[in-house]
Amino acid sequence: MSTAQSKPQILTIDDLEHHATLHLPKMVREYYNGGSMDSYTLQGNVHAYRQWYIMPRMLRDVSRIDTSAQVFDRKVTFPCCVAPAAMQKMAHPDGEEATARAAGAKGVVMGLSSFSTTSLEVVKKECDEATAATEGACVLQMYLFENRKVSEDLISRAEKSGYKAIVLTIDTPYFGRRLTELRNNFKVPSHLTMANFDASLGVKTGSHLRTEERQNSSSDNNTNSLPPPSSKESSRKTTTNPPPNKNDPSLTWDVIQYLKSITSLKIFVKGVLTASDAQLAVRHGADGIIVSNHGGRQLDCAPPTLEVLPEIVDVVGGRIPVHFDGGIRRGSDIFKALCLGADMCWAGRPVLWGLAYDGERGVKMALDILEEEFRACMALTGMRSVEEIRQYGRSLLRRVSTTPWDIQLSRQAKVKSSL
Ligand SMILES: Cc1cc2nc3c(=O)[nH]c(=O)nc-3n(C[C@H](O)[C@H](O)[C@H](O)COP(=O)(O)O)c2cc1C
Ligand SMILES: CCCCC(=O)C(=O)O
Repeated sequence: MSTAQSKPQILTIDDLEHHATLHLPKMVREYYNGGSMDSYTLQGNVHAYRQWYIMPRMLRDVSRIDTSAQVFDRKVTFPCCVAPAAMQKMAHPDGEEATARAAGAKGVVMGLSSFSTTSLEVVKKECDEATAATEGACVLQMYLFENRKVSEDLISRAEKSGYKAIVLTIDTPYFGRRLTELRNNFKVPSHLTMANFDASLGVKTGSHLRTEERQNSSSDNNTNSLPPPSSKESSRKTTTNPPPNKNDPSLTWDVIQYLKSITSLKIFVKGVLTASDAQLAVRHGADGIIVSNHGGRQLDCAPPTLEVLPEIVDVVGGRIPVHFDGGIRRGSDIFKALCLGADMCWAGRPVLWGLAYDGERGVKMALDILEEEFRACMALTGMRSVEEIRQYGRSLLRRVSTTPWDIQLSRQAKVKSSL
C-alpha cells in the first residue's frame, strides 16, 4: 500500500496491479491473480484484445462525449460493472464495503459475490449511501447449492434489500484446478467469515474453502500474513461459518425456470461460452447472459471470451442483453467488446487490485482509469455515445493478421536459425 511520502504514479490498471500485488501476501496474491491449470485461458483473455485494431473516424465534432449506458434499469456512468469476486477482505480490511462505496459513488453496478466477507445487507447499505448522487446499484451473484434452502434464503434477502438482479454462475459444477491455490494450501483466514451464510444451516464445507485454524494465525510470516480484521462485521464475529462449496452439480437449464418461480428479480446467467448455450439461455427464459470463462479460473483451454463474443451476439440477435467479462484492463478493451456487440462489460481483477492498493480510494482509481481511457478512446474514434459505438459496431475494428507478438517471435526464430 502507498504512503504519503512514496506515492507511486498510477496511470494504468497495470500500474495498479503492480503496486497492489507487490505487497499482498503470496497466498492472496496468487488466489486473486491466478487461473486454472496452465492459465492458457487467463492469458488468452488478456491477449485477445491485441488481435483487433481500432479503425477511428475523423472530423465528427467530439466536443461532447457521453460515456453513460443503461443496465438493470439504471443509467450508469460508463458501460462497466464490478464483477463479483469472493472474499474481498483478504485484499483490504474494508473489503466489499469499500468496493460498494466506490462503485456507488462512481455510479456503476456492483456484482456482489455470495461468497463475500461482508453480508449482502451491509453491502447494499454502503452502496445506497454512496449512490445519493448517482444511479449505481447492486446485483447478487450466486450459485445454486444442493441445499436449495440456502439459495432461496439468499434470494429472498436480496429481494428485501433491493438488489436489482440475480446473477447465477453456471460454470462452476466443480472448481477449476487452481494449482497455485493447491500449492499454497489456500485457506480462508480464520478472522474472516462467509458473511452471507449461517452455519446452523448445516451446509457442507468444501475442501477448496478450508478455513485457517485459529491457532495458526499467530504463525503468519511475511509472505503469508493477511490484513487484520478491522471492520465492524469481522471484529464482531467469533466463529467462522463455512459456506457450501460449489453449485449443485446436477443442475440443468431448468434451473432458470425454477429461479423465476421463486423470485421476480431478473435472472442473468454467467458463464456462457457457446452460441448453443446462449440459445438455450434465451429459450429457458434468462433475462440476460454474461459471456464469461470466470477470468480463466474454471476450465483451462476454454476460449478467450472476446473470441466467442461475436457468434454469441449473433445467435442472441438482441432478444436479451449480452454482457461480457474477461481480461478487461483498458478502456479500449471495453470499447472493443462493445464494438463486437456486448451490451455491458464487467471488470474483475482491476477492481481487486484497486481495493488491495488503497481500499475504497483504490477501487475508485481503478474505475476512474477505465472510464477515462474509455472516454479518450471514444473521442479518438469519433464516437460520441455508447449507442453510436453499437451502431458502428464491427466496422470500427479490423482483425490483426500478424500481431506484433507474432512478429517478435518470428524475429527471434530468424535470429536463432541464423546462428
Ligand atoms: C479472486 C476472484 C474471485 C472471484 N470470485 C467469483 C465469485 O465468487 N463468483 C463468480 O461468479 N465469479 C467470481 N470470479 C470471476 C469474476 O466474476 C469474473 O468473471 C472474472 O474475474 C473476469 O475476469 P477479469 O478478472 O480478467 O476481469 C472471481 C474472480 C476472481 C479473480
Ligand atoms: C470461493 C468461492 C468461489 C469464488 C470463485 O468463484 C473464484 O475464486 O473464482
